[in-house]
Amino acid sequence: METEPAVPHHNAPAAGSKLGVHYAQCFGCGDEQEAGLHLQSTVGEGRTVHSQFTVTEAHQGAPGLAHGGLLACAFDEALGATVGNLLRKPAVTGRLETDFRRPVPVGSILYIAATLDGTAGRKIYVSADGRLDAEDGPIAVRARGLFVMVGLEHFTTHGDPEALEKFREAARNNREDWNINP
Ligand SMILES: CCCCCCCC/C=C\CCCCCCCC(=O)SCCNC(=O)CCNC(=O)[C@H](O)C(C)(C)COP(=O)(O)OP(=O)(O)OC[C@H]1O[C@@H](n2cnc3c(N)ncnc32)[C@H](O)[C@@H]1OP(=O)(O)O
Repeated sequence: METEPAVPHHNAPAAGSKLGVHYAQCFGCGDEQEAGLHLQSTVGEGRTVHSQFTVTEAHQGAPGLAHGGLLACAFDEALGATVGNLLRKPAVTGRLETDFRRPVPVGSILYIAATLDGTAGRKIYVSADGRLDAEDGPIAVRARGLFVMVGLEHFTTHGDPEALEKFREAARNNREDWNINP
């Protein structure tokens, strides 16, 4: 697959910036979503975003171990936050692959480092490693994703018609420089 390097948007937050909640009711990061994953993300060097996911009893599959589908969800969020915040273009997950390499116990913190690998037209390729309990801990999960850029009408046509307004409100509160012109 021929790809071009993904170039971060000129208004993308700088390395070290903590990323806010992109939508309060998002299952991945929202602070009004009590049952959600509450991922917290920070921009890293280059084209990376670092996210932390604390695995709780609410996330179990087997007793004492994280459910694989929830781990995939955490990676969807971490990869999506990387695409959205670094490229600042609306995009949705087209494909998500996950390799579960080690069990992830309740109480662990998964350190997810996600990278923009390249773009090809509307397609954005991203990948991530999730390490157990430390930035340099053993890799427990690896993921690769394909996100597809969409127009804002994707959300107004298929989703909550008020979603765009809610998103704009969050953007006003968190990131005044997010420039959306539908
Ligand atoms: C309110 C405004 C907010 C705006 C900004 C927000 C930023 C916030 C910042 C940060 C946080 C983000 C955190 C979120 C994280 C979670 C994200 C999710 O979970 S998203 C939900 C799950 N995903 C879906 O619901 C998609 C459902 N699918 C679709 O809607 C369509 O299938 C879509 C848009 C993906 C593609 O449809 P087409 O008709 O537009 O385009 P076609 O031609 O089919 O695909 C374009 C290219 O992509 C390839 N493609 C598409 N799907 C593929 C797949 N599964 N595998 C491989 N290739 C695929 C195609 O082969 C084509 O490639 P060729 O251009 O021909 O080379």
